[in-house]
Amino acid sequence: MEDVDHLAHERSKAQFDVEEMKIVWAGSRHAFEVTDRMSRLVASDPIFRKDNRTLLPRKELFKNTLRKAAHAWKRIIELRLTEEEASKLRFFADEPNFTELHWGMFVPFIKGQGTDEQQKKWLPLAYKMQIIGCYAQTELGHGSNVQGLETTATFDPLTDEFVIHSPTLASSKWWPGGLGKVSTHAVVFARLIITDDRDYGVHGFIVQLRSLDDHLPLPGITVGDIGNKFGSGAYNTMDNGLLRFDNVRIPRDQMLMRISQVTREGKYVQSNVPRQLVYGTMVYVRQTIVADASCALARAVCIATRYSAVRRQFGSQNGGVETQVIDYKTQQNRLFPLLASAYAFRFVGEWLKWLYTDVTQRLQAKDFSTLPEAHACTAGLKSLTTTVTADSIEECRKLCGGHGYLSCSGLPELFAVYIPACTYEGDNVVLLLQVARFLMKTVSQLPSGMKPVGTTAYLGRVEDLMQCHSTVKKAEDWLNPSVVLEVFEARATRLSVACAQNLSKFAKQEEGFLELAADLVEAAVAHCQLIVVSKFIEKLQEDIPGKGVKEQLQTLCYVYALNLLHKHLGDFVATGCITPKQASLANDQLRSLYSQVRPNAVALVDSFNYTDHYLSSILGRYDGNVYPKLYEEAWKDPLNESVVPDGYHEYIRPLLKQQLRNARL
Ligand SMILES: CCCCCCCC/C=C\CCC/C=C/C(=O)SCCNC(=O)CCNC(=O)[C@H](O)C(C)(C)COP(=O)(O)OP(=O)(O)OC[C@H]1O[C@@H](n2cnc3c(N)ncnc32)[C@H](O)[C@@H]1OP(=O)(O)O
Ligand SMILES: Cc1cc2nc3c(=O)[nH]c(=O)nc-3n(C[C@H](O)[C@H](O)[C@H](O)COP(=O)(O)OP(=O)(O)OC[C@H]3O[C@@H](n4cnc5c(N)ncnc54)[C@H](O)[C@@H]3O)c2cc1C
Repeated sequence: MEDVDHLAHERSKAQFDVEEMKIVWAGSRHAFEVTDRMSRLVASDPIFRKDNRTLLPRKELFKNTLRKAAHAWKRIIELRLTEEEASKLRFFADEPNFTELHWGMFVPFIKGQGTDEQQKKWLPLAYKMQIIGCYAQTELGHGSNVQGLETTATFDPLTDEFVIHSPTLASSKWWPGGLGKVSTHAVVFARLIITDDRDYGVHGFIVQLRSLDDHLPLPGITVGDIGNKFGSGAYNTMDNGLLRFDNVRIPRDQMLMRISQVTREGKYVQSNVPRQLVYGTMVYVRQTIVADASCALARAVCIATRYSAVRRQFGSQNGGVETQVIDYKTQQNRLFPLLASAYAFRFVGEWLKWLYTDVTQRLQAKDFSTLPEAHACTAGLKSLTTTVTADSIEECRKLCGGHGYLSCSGLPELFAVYIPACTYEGDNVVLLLQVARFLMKTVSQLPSGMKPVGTTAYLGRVEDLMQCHSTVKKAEDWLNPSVVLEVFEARATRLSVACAQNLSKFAKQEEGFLELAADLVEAAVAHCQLIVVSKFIEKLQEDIPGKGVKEQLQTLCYVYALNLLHKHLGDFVATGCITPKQASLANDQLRSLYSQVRPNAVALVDSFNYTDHYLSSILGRYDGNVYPKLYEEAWKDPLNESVVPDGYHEYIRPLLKQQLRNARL
């Protein structure tokens, strides 16, 4: 009972309107209403229970996932849910499965790359789930290097077909989610070869893999699951698959032909659009991964914050209560920047969604000018937010001490499910190198008078930013958005310019890129952190209703920025943007901001509006009733079904008897 009181007391200390903050977090009143309704719907449905997930063997786990996915689909149809509601329902069902790839990559790929006729043919089937699709790009031998893929699609003019073939073991498709056991169809990336034996590079094709009658693989197709992955439960609910083609024939019109076409005569026709549009689905998914990062980070932070308020260690005097661990400055210094990052990623995710919608509209009007920026922003922010989120989930586990290591804390499985986000949809380092390439191109065009726009507009003020020195004289001077922005812009500019100067010393730019890759990655990170800081500051320019809500967000924005400054002090001081004295003032200010966050911490994580079902964590329970529930949970473990364990007679008893005999000797 005592623990329950702790959180009620915490909630009573909040200095802002939590209900209004929930709406800010959700993005709008409508989004809040849908999210809230769908999360409760899932939480109240026993089929979506997930407390036994980590204990099930793979086959049972997978069958259970199929059952949940089928049940989710049944509810979506019965309740006539909108696309938005359906996607929220799947999100809160919280179990990676084939439907993510079907709705998240297969359908968007057809929408983005299919002609009107192709969309008319395939989309209705996909929308009704009469076919199930996946995204088969990566191969055993190549993932990052998409241009290096080996699967071939050779045009046969005699039959008006493509022959899909896996010429080597390394060309086997490897990893696609949903492929292993479920998908009937796949978008397959293969090198297009036309009669003249010319290789036109990688293109997307729709290939049927399994019979729609008995689910058996079609002739020429070898398909299966790639095996168990990291952690128990976790991502093993997904059937990541392998796939080989032995001269499989598909009709010509199953090449997705919006961007380029092969005619009946075998002529290759490239529409007047950049060939990189074939990578468009990856840009779309990277943008959704940024939005997901804030959710996963918020989930871990919610657990760690509530538990830190419940947990007490040391500090009792005269038999009084001990100190809540959340009151230790070290705990605050580790936890509150993560809380601030969750909010920061939420807002940059909202902005990225806007950017993606904007570039999509422009592409429809044949304006390709913002495509490189959209690619750089989605790649860079995907990399930054997933790296921080993965590291932060582990930090939250440590913040919960020993109990964080228990499965029922929810953190081990969250970690295991989340960490592949640093790899899928582009390895995070490979993606940062793309950002660096974009930055180097922008810097190299400055002398010709080219004015950078969008997120690189600050580089247009390169001369000022190379010279400026921060004016901060006292700690409170850091509480000024333009002061903060200026130092982040100056640091990003100076790191990029230094890289560009070093690159110019190489005779061949590609050689320089390889040699300077580590510095280029640091410049890319600085640029991406600047984007996050600036979008948080922009968010604060909006009219944000609700008592104290804006003030809390302001505090979190400064925590986010000043903590980054502290962590990357080397960059800021070495590039001369700030002095060591100013750095120390920033740290003083940060400490004082932690004191402002402290009374609001529990309410700030309540604002995520997560149900106990979604959190699936005894440590993060809303009521804070941690110890009785931990005690109860321990007894549910299969090992505790019998008092004496299986194996006692074979292995423990003989051992004990042996020792007894030895002792007597
Ligand atoms: C229950 C909780 C679960 C939570 C999870 C929820 C989320 C669920 C979502 C997904 C589940 C996982 C699904 C995973 C799917 C996958 O992983 S699919 C496979 C993804 N693969 C990759 O991302 C491969 C990475 N590699 C690449 O993207 C590229 O090849 C590259 C490395 C970026 C480029 O290599 P390269 O230099 O060889 O590139 P080229 O093809 O020669 O092109 C060069 C120029 O093009 C520009 N470019 C590159 N990519 C793009 C793009 N996408 N858009 C626009 N422009 C692009 C590049 O900058 C070069 O431009 P330049 O010539 O001007 O310099
Ligand atoms: C859980 C999961 C789900 C997936 N789902 C799908 C799916 O549905 N469909 C699909 O097609 N694929 C899928 N993938 C594959 C995924 O997209 C690739 O694994 C990813 O793009 C990374 O490529 P890779 O495996 O080739 O890594 P590699 O490129 O081999 O990376 C290995 C190491 O080399 C480094 N490296 C590589 N290139 C460079 C370079 N140029 N410079 C510096 N360092 C470099 C990387 O940083 C990394 O440290 C999935 C992967 C996972 C883990």
